[in-house]
Amino acid sequence: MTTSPNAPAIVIQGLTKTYASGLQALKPVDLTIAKGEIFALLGPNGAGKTTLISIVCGIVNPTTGSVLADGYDIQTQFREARTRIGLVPQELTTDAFETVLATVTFSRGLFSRAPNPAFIEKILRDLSLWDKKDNKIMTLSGGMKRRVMIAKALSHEPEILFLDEPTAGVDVELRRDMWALVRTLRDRGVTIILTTHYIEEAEEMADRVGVILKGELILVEDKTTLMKKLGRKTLTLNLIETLEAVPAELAEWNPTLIADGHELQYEFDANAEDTGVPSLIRRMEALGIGFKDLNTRQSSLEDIFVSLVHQSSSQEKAA
Ligand SMILES: Nc1ncnc2c1ncn2[C@@H]1O[C@H](COP(=O)(O)OP(=O)(O)OP(=O)(O)O)[C@@H](O)[C@H]1O
Repeated sequence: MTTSPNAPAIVIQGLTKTYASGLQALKPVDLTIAKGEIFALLGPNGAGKTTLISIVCGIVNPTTGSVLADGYDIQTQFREARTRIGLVPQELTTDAFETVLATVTFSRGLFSRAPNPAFIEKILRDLSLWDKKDNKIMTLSGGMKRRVMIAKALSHEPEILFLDEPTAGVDVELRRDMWALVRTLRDRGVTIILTTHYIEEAEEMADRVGVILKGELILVEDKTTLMKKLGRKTLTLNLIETLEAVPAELAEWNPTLIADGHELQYEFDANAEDTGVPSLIRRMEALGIGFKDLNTRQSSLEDIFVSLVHQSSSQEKAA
């Protein structure tokens, strides 16, 4: 397939969507996704993730704005743009009475790609579906059906793959398989954009993370930078003797007792000049509260996400 070597995978400019009901599902969104990136779009239910993906994939028309996929305009150059995109939708939409092989082969044909049985076999093998190739879709488990959806999306060799909630409701094993698969695809140069509710998924896989709330892309950041910049740390002290309550003398650090009083936890801003850690330890020594061990842990993306959602709703209340 001819590609534009210098074009980013996706360029979204001034994209908005107001549904016929009057609901504004997307406020102006600008976003550029580089080739070969794994981009995770995080947001609570109804934030606008599916709307955004559906516009980029040409399923929903935008109200204003433009989208380029590999340099091709999704509205004025639909075929060129759409051929470059594979979409694994949230809902399982596939013909229950067809076999796996027929369904996936048919999907490739929809994009006017020449038949390539060897390629289809490879996809099915990669997804552990080859031994199910003659099974009717309706006889497969939910997890297997989801794999079929991925195989369909990959059948026309897209360079950009959208995964809308790829692991919603799947078991841990399948989730890990999916992650491995996504990494393999990335290693082959496929750009991957996934939406997810699972912060763990973004943390595990994404190069960059975007957070969307009420139709607004409030943050786009390199994952590691985001975690460093916004991350707080938690200090855990493993006490020699259990405490029944946090001593009043430690109140200014506002620590919490966990593990039946065996551990004391203190949360601090890792970037602050004065983290409060040395003074807390000195105070504990002065009080004769000994500890056997200690560790600090970077806050997870989940902690960051929760605090962003919280900030946004308190700003709204204040406005
Ligand atoms: N066809 C439609 N007509 C009217 N409103 C719609 C339509 N599709 C979605 N919406 C509304 O637009 C908003 C954004 O929905 P969207 O499905 O994009 O969110 P989401 O972030 O993907 O949510 P979820 O995580 O639940 O899938 C929601 O308020 C939804 O009810």
